[in-house]
Amino acid sequence: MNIQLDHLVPIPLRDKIKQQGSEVWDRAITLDAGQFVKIKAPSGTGKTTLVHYLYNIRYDYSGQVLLDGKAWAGFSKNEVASLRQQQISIVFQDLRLFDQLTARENINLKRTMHPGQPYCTEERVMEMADALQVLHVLQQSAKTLSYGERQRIAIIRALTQPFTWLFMDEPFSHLDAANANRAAQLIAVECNRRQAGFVLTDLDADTHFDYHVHYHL
Ligand SMILES: Nc1ncnc2c1ncn2[C@@H]1O[C@H](COP(=O)(O)OP(=O)(O)OP(=O)(O)O)[C@@H](O)[C@H]1O
Repeated sequence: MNIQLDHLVPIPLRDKIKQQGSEVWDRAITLDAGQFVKIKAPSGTGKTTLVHYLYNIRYDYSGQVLLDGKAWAGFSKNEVASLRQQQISIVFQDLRLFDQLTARENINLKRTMHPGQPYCTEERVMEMADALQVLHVLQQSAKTLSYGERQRIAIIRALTQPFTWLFMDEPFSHLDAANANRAAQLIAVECNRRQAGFVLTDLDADTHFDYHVHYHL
């Protein structure tokens, strides 16, 4: 599935964008299936806004986001839900774990969402948790975890569902270098396994991946 940004402009940032210009806003851009895409921008320039537009949870923009040529607005509610279960996964900047659930239950929400067998085996979840050093917190309620632990659980949760695109909003912001490296390795393995692409936003340059494209927002 390719993703096109057709002259996308956030209404609250319209004047700022007109003054400053951008490689993304108000441009015609196609993100091809399987691409590793980096979006770099300073704080407050719209990274989270862009990710929310891509995931279709915010609509205060002009222009369009199209999936294989069809605008988000053209999909029914059921089709949107199905796209989020089968095609598009996400690591939100604010993570959006459910505090009342354990870390393991948070992961299982996505893993077991689609019909039939869970997409990812229990063993693979344990391997990922082990690799990211969060095995020992799986039974704890999410609200008791540190932000970095929550971030690693959110990454595992996103990687245990099917997807052809993964959106990640500053996913390593609270990870030490070793855990960020291990998380990046897992992300690359899981994307390659699915021949999936990802869009990763960050404040700075990032050397964790061989990106196909870089954009300055
Ligand atoms: N719903 C909204 N209405 C009006 N302005 C908004 C809204 N959401 C965000 N903004 C503004 O848009 C700008 C971009 O916000 P956004 O959160 O997308 O930036 P960001 O690049 O992700 O920042 P950070 O790196 O600090 O997370 C900010 O100036 C913010 O105040």
